[in-house]
Formats: sequence, structure tokens, C-alpha cells
Amino acid sequence: MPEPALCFRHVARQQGGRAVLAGVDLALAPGEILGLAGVNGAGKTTLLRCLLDFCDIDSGDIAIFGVPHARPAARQPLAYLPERFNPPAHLTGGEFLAQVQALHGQRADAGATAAMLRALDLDAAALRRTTRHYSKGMTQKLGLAATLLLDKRLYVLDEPASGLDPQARALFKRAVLARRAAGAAVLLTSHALADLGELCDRIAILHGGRIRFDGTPAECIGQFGAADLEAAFLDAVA
Ligand SMILES: Nc1ncnc2c1ncn2[C@@H]1O[C@H](COP(=O)(O)OP(=O)(O)OP(=O)(O)O)[C@@H](O)[C@H]1O
Repeated sequence: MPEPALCFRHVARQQGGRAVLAGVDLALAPGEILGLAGVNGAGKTTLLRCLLDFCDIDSGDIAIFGVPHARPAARQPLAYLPERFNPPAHLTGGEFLAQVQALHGQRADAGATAAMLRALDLDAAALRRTTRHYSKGMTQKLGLAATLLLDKRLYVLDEPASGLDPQARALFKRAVLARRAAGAAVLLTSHALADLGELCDRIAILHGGRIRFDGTPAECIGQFGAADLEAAFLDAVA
């Protein structure tokens, strides 16, 4: 059995006097795409922030490829795109991409960058402008390009398709599938259940601080005897 890319065991965290995470158990295998769904405020971002050790957990444990998450080395194999991605306004898109790759000890590869820009339909000329002039969708594409250009074994993407138009969403899904084809694992959150159904090998529904459902999209529909994923989700969080 390969080491899981990610393993959350009984993870709990109180926030503002409320148990936002109340014993989360969840695992992700290498080469798997897992979609995390939940209503607003369910704790999806909190769970990802705990994984990245941006906030403490009260109990439980989290391992990244078998290494306890709080060790800096544990996070070396992962790339993360936050929910609110704000690149430094004074940098051009090109400078930002180069800095992110340098920070990760990766050499900039002009061919790979050009292919990623094409894959996400991000105009190469835009990389010469400072990011303060970017639209919301362009900013999100830059964040996706910066994240997916990193050669990692695990990608953690918080609402990665937010602000993308339908064409860009389709391209984004292909780019994620390409990372999976290269053997990477992907954990992403989204409110777009149809996208999760199309893209993900498994979906997990976080509700009431726990994982209410964990399985394939088809199993989710079957378990709740629903017509589609949206109806199954509504039953899961009822
Ligand atoms: N630093 C904090 N202190 C107190 N409460 C917080 C803090 N950060 C988040 N919360 C609360 O924790 C809960 C979980 O928030 P979180 O952002 O993780 O949910 P989410 O599932 O990602 O939501 P959304 O779908 O709206 O992005 C919310 O009720 C939020 O208000």
C-alpha cells in the first residue's frame, strides 16, 4: 500500500467558541482527486489551514505522505492555492511566477510556462503587466498557473475555480487532470457540485464538524437515493 498523500485522523478545532472541526477523518491517496464540499462556514478552509499548520488543531493528527503536518519538511511536497489569492500588486505576473518557482527551488522553464498559460488561456502579454491591473479571473488564473507549475506530489486548492468563466473552468479541470495523470494527488474545495462530480474521484461532505459522506460521486447519489449530486448534497447537510 502506498503511503497516503494525506491523512486526517480525528481532527478537532474550536473557533469562536464553536467546534468547527469535531473529529474529521479523511484520507487521500496518491494520484487521486478529492473534492471537499460543504455549506458556507462548514469549516473547509479551516481544515486546509490546519493542514498547512496556519492554525493549530486541538486534537487529532494530520500526516502528509506519512510526515506529521507541523514539521516544515511535511509541506515540502505540496503546493497550495488559498481561497483569496492576492499576488503582490507591484509585481508583474511574470515576476510573480518566477519568484514562486525560485522560492520552491525550481528553475523557471519557459516552455512549461508557455504551455500552462495556453492551458489556462492566460494571455502571455498579461505577464508583462503588474497584477494590480488584472481582473478577478486573470488573477485566479495566475494563481492557478503559479500553483500548477510547481512540480509537486500534492496540490491543495481552496475554491480554485472561483471567478473563472465557463471556458476557463473547463480548462482548469483539464489542467488538474493533467497533474493527476502525472501521479499527483489533489485536494480541492468547491461549491460547484457539478464540477466536483465531473472532476473528482471522490467527494467528501463536511458538515457539523465531521465528514458526513466520503465516496465517489456515484456512491453519493446512490447513498442518498437522489436524482443528482446537488440533491444528494442537500440530503447530506439536512
Ligand atoms: N479566526 C477565526 N476565529 C473565529 N472563527 C473563525 C475564524 N476563522 C473562521 N471562523 C469561523 O469558522 C467557521 C468555518 O469557516 P471556514 O472559512 O473554514 O468555512 P468554509 O467551509 O471554508 O466556508 P465558505 O464556504 O464560506 O468559504 C465559520 O463559522 C467562520 O466564521
